[in-house]
Amino acid sequence: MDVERVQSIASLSNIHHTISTIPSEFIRSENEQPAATTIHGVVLEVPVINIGADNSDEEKVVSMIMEASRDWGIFQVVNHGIPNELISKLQKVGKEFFELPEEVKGLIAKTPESGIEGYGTSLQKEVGGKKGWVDHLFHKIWPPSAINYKFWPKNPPSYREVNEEYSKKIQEVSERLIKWLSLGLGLEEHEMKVAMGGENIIYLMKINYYPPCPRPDLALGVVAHTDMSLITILVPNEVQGLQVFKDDHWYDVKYIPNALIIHIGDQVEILSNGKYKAVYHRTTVNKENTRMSWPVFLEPNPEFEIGPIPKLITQENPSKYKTKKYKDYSYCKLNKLPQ
Ligand SMILES: O=C(O)CCC(=O)C(=O)O
Ligand SMILES: [Fe+2]
Repeated sequence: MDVERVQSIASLSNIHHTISTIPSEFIRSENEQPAATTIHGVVLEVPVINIGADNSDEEKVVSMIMEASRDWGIFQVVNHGIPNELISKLQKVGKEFFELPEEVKGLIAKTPESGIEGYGTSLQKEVGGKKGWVDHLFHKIWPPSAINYKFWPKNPPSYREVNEEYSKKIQEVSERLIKWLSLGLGLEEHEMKVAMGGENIIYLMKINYYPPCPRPDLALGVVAHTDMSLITILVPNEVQGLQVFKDDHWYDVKYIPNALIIHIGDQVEILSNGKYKAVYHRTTVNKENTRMSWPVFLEPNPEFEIGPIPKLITQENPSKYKTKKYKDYSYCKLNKLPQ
């Protein structure tokens, strides 16, 4: 199947110097256009939390994570234990993959049968027929039994080794975050993980590739959304672009070099019965530079049921969400059906 990649559209517009135009399906409606809807000149400083061994005050970490998850749905962690060199390597091999010729990348392209995994471009246009200025690659990285290596790039050759190392480190960080999210709700440290499906949590790597865009004032990368995941752990490259909706406005998020950006996803909002909030976010694109990002989505097994943790349902705080299988939740979300 031949699919037009945003990367090809972007390189064509560079060659022909059609600098001021982009295909109409990328032009957002006025109430979405970043130039018209972003608060300019302010960079939002989302909470930054030191989770390093040098920070021995665990109670403080728990309360900072609880407050950030309740009031923001997004925070950054520093001293997280993933070496900076490993993050650089992850970024390098991902960038090298996207710089390969289209026919090489096409070897691991998504097909209608392959589900979410593979190299692709959002085929499904959004409501109103609009498209995001972004290509992507999805592949599972954990647990080993869920991995389909056929969707992992073979080139560059070190891609697999780097991603396997990163997946181990991401799990270590996740285990700690999930424990703290649990304690922040007044639960025992293991209760949140059990409610997420324990050892059956699936880790899904996504690489977003946003090529330079002649009209970043009119286009969006990823349209406004909350992540369907439990939580998302993201590293961007150095190009600005992640925006968060806060107090009724869109703001750029200030990056801390080598921090991990944590999003609360829909499933943790549900598990917490609404105490933690999934963050509403979107991405903008850049005229000169290619932006990239590497979110890892932690997801329940498709057959696993997610609903508010029973202990968090009280007379004052009755259940706010239905309990349903994750596959049913994701079906409704992707097809824009009521939950
Ligand atoms: O590129 C980013 O910073 C965020 C991307 C994102 O929100 C997503 O892929 O769900
Ligand atoms: Fe997202």
